[in-house]
Amino acid sequence: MAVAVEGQLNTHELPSYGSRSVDCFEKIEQIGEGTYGQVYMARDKSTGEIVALKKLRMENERGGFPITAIREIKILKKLNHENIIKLKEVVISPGPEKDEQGTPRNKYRGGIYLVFEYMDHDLMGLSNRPGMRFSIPQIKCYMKQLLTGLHYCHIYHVLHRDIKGSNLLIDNEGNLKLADFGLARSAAKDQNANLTNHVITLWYRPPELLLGATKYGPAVDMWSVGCIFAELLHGKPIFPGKDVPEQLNKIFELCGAPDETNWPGVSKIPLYNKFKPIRPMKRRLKDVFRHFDPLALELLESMLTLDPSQRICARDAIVAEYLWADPKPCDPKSLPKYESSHEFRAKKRCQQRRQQEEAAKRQRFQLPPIQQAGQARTAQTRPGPNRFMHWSRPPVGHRHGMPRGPSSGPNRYTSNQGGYDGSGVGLGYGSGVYPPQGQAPPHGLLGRGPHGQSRWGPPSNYPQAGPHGGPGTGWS
Ligand SMILES: Nc1ncnc2c1ncn2[C@@H]1O[C@H](COP(=O)(O)OP(=O)(O)OP(=O)(O)O)[C@@H](O)[C@H]1O
Repeated sequence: MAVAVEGQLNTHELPSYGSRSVDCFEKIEQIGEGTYGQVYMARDKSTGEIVALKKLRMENERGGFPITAIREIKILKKLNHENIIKLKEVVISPGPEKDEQGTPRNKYRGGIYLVFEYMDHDLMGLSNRPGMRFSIPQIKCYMKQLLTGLHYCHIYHVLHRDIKGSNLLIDNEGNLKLADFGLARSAAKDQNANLTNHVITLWYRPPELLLGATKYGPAVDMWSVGCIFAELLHGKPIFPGKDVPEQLNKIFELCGAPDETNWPGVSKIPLYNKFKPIRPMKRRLKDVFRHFDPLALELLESMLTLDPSQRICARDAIVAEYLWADPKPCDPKSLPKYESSHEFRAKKRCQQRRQQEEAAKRQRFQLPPIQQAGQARTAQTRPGPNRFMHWSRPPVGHRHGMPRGPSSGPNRYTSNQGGYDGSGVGLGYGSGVYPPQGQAPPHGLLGRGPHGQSRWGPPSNYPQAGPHGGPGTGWS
């Protein structure tokens, strides 16, 4: 079966979608726990290849295959880029066709697993490693890969809608890949459709969605990229709100209050009047991050622009001077190899530390041991080795709320005070993946647009069709 050239869309059916059983794989260990299921490291029994198996949650599915999974599979099947996780196949473990009363059951009830290439880390887990510091060349290297993968999505009209550290997977070759397309949306068909604004984890959600816009485009992902960029430089999340009003307030405190001057049309967004600040608030980004490299600050300013129609797009961000200036981004292959680290493990480590501290405290004050909250609650849910996840899972809908576990706390990155450490200077960038500054990247990387046009045109921001930062036509 022909598979499209890297950087172009897969338009052919791929083999093995649902034709093999999960028994073809041997589970090694759990590496992730998300809203929609568990993720395992596993080995393909026939080839020995190590893969990641994402088990989809089927508890709420009565009538068949979950719609979110259909979306994720459809989108991932099409995308074919080195900075996007590869969906290798879908496997099933069929459940009984009838229940005890003889009533026919959803035949997928036994389980559906997405089989992905295995990645050693996610950005969240990696940054949570004790003593971890990212150098500036490393940050630039990750940022370029993130932007390149996202640009590929956007030219094919795919909005990711959940960019955050735990969805950026990294392997020991230094490659970064965008993962978790469970909330992604292909906007190719009707670019003026109303879309849900209950997407993107709260800390990374842009102001237009928080204010209730339902027409939006790729600029929503670019806001999240800006949050990640600032977090990498600053050493901790920059907008750790606990609910929508607080989230908006944190954004306004740093980026200023939106009004018709800096964001034409903002007053027509549904929740603007409800949430508009009552006191004047100035943009303070330059002040707060004055210790950043001026070029980094310039790029950050363009990503964290309130008005989505003026926010920088992925294509323009890739050629931003900061990402090409000294110290140059390092070659992914030159990055150190770390022992595998996923957010799930980081969370476990943090929980174990807390338990140890608690036990030590109790011993010191000679208090009787307490029953762990998790033990009590998991007994009612699912006993077994995965108990930890159950009580640590955030309340329903967390996906649209704060990141999970220890990652939600401050100081996830053990960076220096000022955000920069300046190490790694002069590592250079020798892989040849990215073009020299100012030049177009090879088409093999970014390829051509859906209509064959070059994806490397003159810099421009997103056109704005709707009053709320809508994508308009041809936002690729
Ligand atoms: N291909 C992979 N290789 C290695 N680890 C992976 C892979 N895919 C996912 N993971 C791990 O599992 C975690 C959860 O995966 P994923 O985000 O796809 O699930 P989800 O249910 O959609 O999660 P969430 O609710 O956080 O959005 C990731 O953060 C990552 O640590």
